[in-house]
Amino acid sequence: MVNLSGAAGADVGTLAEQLVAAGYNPIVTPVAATADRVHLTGAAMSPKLVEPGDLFVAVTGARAHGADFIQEVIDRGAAAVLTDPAGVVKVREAAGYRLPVIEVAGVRDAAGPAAAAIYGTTATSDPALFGVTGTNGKTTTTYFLRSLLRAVLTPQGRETGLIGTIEIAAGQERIASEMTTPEAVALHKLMHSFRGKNVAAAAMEVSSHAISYQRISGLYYDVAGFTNLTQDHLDLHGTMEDYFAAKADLFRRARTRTSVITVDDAAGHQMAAEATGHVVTLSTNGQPAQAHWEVSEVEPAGLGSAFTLANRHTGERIRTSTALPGAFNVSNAALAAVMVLEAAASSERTQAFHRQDVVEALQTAQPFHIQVPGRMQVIAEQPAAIVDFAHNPDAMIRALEAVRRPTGRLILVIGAAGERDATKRPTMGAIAVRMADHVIISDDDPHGEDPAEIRAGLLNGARDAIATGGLSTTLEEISPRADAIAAAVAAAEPEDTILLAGRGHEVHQDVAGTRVEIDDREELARTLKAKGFATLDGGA
Ligand SMILES: CC(=O)N[C@H]1[C@@H](OP(=O)(O)OP(=O)(O)OC[C@H]2O[C@@H](n3ccc(=O)[nH]c3=O)[C@H](O)[C@@H]2O)O[C@H](CO)[C@@H](O)[C@@H]1O[C@H](C)C(=O)N[C@@H](C)C(=O)N[C@H](CCC(=O)O)C(=O)O
Ligand SMILES: Nc1ncnc2c1ncn2[C@@H]1O[C@H](COP(=O)(O)OP(=O)(O)OP(=O)(O)O)[C@@H](O)[C@H]1O
Repeated sequence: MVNLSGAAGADVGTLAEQLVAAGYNPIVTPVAATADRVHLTGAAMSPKLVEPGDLFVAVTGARAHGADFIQEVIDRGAAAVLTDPAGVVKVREAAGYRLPVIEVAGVRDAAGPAAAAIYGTTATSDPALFGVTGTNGKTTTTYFLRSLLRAVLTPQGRETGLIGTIEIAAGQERIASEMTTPEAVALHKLMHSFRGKNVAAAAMEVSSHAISYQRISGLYYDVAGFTNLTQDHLDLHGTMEDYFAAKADLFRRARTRTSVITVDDAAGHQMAAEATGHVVTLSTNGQPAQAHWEVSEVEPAGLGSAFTLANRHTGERIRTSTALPGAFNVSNAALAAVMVLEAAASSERTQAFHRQDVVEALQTAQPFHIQVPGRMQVIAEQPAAIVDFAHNPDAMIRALEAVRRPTGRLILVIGAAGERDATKRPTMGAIAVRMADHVIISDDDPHGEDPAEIRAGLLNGARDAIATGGLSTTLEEISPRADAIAAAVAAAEPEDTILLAGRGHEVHQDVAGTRVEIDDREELARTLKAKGFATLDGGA
């Protein structure tokens, strides 16, 4: 029996049947009716999170095998284990036949359906899920999505949820987020907790890591959206083709009911061609794309933009706006809008999403006039001082384009994360000196890498671009980051623009395992005030 009741729980026999139905070939030991009847009240993949009655899902990884921690897991009260053949050996050696073990070949993949059975996730269970993937724009689009969902669902007395890089939220409740997309077991547990908190719909970032590591297994998306695909994460995916293939996995009928694909680039067109199920295309850059939905009549509105969303087939036209700077935020807002409009068009969720409510919210409730922490966050206006999360080549280009003003100099502070795709560093250095007037190369999260070497990667690209392009850009290397921010402010005149890129909402750097507290937004505001400039949070 699938668990459709409010309480979490399934017994080992039921779980094994569910895994068979999902296409796995589980072997349960010991072979005994008593093992089948062992009741599981929850699940955990991290040993530290195991609670009494849980299924412990032991996966193998680069650092360890979860089954290495079996004693701790038993001490914490685990009732059964789901693991691979190597894990079975480890459990049996350490604990004999004290608890049932379910053996499958692909544990990460089976973790989803197993947790779904325990926590009661089905294709139609609440909350309706809105997943967003793509290299850039996931966080912003999910914030926009949630804001629009809230405008539609709050009058119905329902709550909304959010899962992403910055936070996990259920109604008013907020939980700090450790990953962009949590592990499958944690996700199903969250779905269960969302249901208990009256959450009717949730917006969720889906990273390519999550897809590759099967974290979204056992989930079903009402609507999934694609933003764009440009260089990043090649340390994990190896090639852009593999990176594309990871993202494409989300847009299959088996995972997603409706796919909304932004077709502003070749990757978008290819994604739309390969997606299965109901596919809806969106064009946001004014290029003729024969898309279902097109953005037109983009006009400046405050720091952001107003725009029209037009449906090429029905002739419907919806005027809305975003307060966030940058053409890319029109794309993000349009994607969020079309995702909810398409959910309203689906017969599965007609009760929750009335199309007219969605249109009205878009036209009157200003759902895209929210601030997204550390995404194009304006700290001051004279000089213009902005904190942004751009940390790959495409995002840098778009962020620098967005903040460039007709007058004044553009001062940029940039670093790159250690132990992450090093091939993008020279490109990022070159973009920086081509697009800004004054570039200060500093540190991001070095993790275990030597910060000076990371800076050298950026500096090499920057120096090459200056030499080959005959550029007159001022280039400096300043570490630590607080000194780089101070230097940027010291160099700024009121008509200039300062962009701190790469760290956005982050509040500490990981330097060889040590946390160095630094919040770009606070540091920038403090330094600007010290120099007598006014900031938007008040004071000078
Ligand atoms: C590259 C990557 O994603 N690795 C993930 C993968 O690691 P892994 O395969 O090496 O596994 P492992 O760390 O050896 O752990 C195996 C098992 O042993 C357990 N273990 C392991 C070591 C230990 O000390 N104690 C312990 O209990 C683990 O809980 C797990 O059950 O599986 C682990 C457990 O499931 C994840 O924690 C780990 O994410 C690490 C922390 C990570 O940093 N991931 C990042 C890169 C990531 O996923 N980022 C994306 C966003 C990317 C972006 O857009 O920028 C995200 O969705 O967050
Ligand atoms: N649609 C877009 N296209 C290109 N660049 C974008 C887009 N939206 C945002 N950006 C840029 O990318 C940065 C990261 O944006 P956001 O956090 O929304 O994306 P993300 O996909 O969640 O990124 P990450 O996975 O790295 O957290 C922004 O700070 C901005 O500079």
